[in-house]
Amino acid sequence: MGEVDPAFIQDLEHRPKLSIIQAEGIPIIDLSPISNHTVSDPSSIENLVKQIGSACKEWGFFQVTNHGVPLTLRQNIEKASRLFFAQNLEEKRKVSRDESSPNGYYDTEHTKNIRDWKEVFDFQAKDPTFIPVTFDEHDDRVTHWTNHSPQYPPNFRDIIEEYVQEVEKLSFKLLEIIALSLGLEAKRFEEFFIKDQTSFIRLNHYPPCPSPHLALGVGRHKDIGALTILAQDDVGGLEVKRKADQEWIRVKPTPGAYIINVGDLIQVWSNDLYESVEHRAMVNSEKERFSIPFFLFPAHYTEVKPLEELTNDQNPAKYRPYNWGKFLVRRKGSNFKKLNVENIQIYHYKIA
Ligand SMILES: O=C(O)CCC(=O)C(=O)O
Ligand SMILES: [Fe+2]
Repeated sequence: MGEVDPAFIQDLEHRPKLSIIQAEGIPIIDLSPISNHTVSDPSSIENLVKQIGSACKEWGFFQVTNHGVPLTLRQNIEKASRLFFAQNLEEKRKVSRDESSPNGYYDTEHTKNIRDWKEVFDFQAKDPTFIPVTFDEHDDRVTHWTNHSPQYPPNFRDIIEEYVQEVEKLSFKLLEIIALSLGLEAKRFEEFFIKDQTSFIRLNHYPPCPSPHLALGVGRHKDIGALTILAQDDVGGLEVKRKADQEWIRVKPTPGAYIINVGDLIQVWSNDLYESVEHRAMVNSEKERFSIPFFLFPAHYTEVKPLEELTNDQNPAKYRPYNWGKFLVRRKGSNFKKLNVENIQIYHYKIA
């Protein structure tokens, strides 16, 4: 990636500050009451529901410990990711993303039309993943996306699949707690994911950057899905916009923990009770950084709209319904290259 190409340079107001505010505030929540199957004390679950509910409301972000994802699986995928990205570009480009399937390797992602200082490898949780051919609402053709299987490191695919199974389980447990915290039935969200989910996992590699004050590893954005389950390494760089004062706050790495954030879908389903919060990733001039987000996405045919249980005459739906698959296809297309228009966002469906 060499010197900083102007394509990477953020507008002045979005450039990162190198002096950092480290977050004390982002809650760290102990999930042992749900990871441990023998727990039968309802008050510990109740307490957990409260903690997660407040974190979703106040931060949109939290970290979890004792989450039940085996450490060895995480170590395996982290190691495989390092080995994969350490290869030369020619090898990595053998499993490049292309227009027919947005999975695999690429290093030209743009966030808000500025290039990100990173390279990624994307992998669908379900192979094949069913998805509309185009975002045209009158086009009802469906296609599928498949995964690339790099030759190196050995067993890459198995390592990713094993890990995905476990983070997926964690994400469903968290969705249940979030449902309870909204006063819904625990399994309220299950129907959107049970068949044909479009979730994917991303391996992020942020190489050292000669101008960390000008560029970002990932520019400011909100995650579009239901939940994101992020493993970050010990370098640090994730910043979250604190709801209380709109300051960018660094999320200090906690060994073995996951960072969880609610995405746009929870915002719409909850009719804005929980908001999807802006975040970004800084880079630094000395150290490379790795992170692994798992994005929990529903089936493509999901019609996204505020839940009936959370709306009424006094509190009407704040969003018009939208089709998840169309939204996703449109978004993927716009992240792939620099466009002159803003990409699709949930507020485009907001009822004024
Ligand atoms: O690498 C990180 O810490 C954040 C990555 C992220 O926000 C994303 O990939 O959506
Ligand atoms: Fe994100």
